[in-house]
Amino acid sequence: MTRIDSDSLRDILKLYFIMGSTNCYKSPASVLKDAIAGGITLFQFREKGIDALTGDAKFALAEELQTICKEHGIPFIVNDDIDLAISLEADGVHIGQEDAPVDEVRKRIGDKILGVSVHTMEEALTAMEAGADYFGVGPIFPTKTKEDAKPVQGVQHIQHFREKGITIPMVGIGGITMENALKVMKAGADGVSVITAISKATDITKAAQRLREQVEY
Ligand SMILES: Nc1nc(C(F)(F)F)ncc1COP(=O)(O)OP(=O)(O)O
Ligand SMILES: [Mg+2]
Repeated sequence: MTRIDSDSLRDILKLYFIMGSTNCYKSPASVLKDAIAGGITLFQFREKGIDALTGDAKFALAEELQTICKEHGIPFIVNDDIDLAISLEADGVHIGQEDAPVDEVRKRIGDKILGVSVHTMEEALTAMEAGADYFGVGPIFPTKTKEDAKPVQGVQHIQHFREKGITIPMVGIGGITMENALKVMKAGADGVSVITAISKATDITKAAQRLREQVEY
């Protein structure tokens, strides 16, 4: 297996749904199915927060959601938990600056997709050097989902990375909705990643559809 090429990655990063049990009013499985029906292109299993599942329950939910992704041809990414990703043979992982070092994770996951959260040019250059396939850049707008989020940065970092000739696939993250998604794309992102705007929507499928329309501008 070889590493995914950037153009293919740009296609799947367009509408990147991130979710765990704490982000849902309904069952995570039904939320994911509705989001897939609405046109998400990538899924990240992110089981975090005070009521997050752990151990066997977390593994069972991850397996259930991975099966749904497989049935619909949606790549399945695991946030933070490299061991879980490897045991499930997930399509990739996403790590932040406080997680395991990029080069170490790259060695452990081989050619699987490796996403890294970056907030500065220095973090971006280091992550590229160490084998990242895409960047998560944010928080673009205020977010309630991530308690320990860094200061809101708007689209300036995405614009700055592009102005400096950084071409790696990039998604914006943080407070993105159908009202502001287009601004993120026009700043140079290849896609948007979304939790609440989809997971807690009254009509999940419609919410995903509207976001997908915005990113296909
Ligand atoms: N989970 C994420 N996914 C993305 C993605 F690019 F995939 F949209 N970007 C950024 C993050 C945030 O990652 P991290 O900084 O480790 O915090 P947490 O583990 O709490 O999510
Ligand atoms: Mg993390």
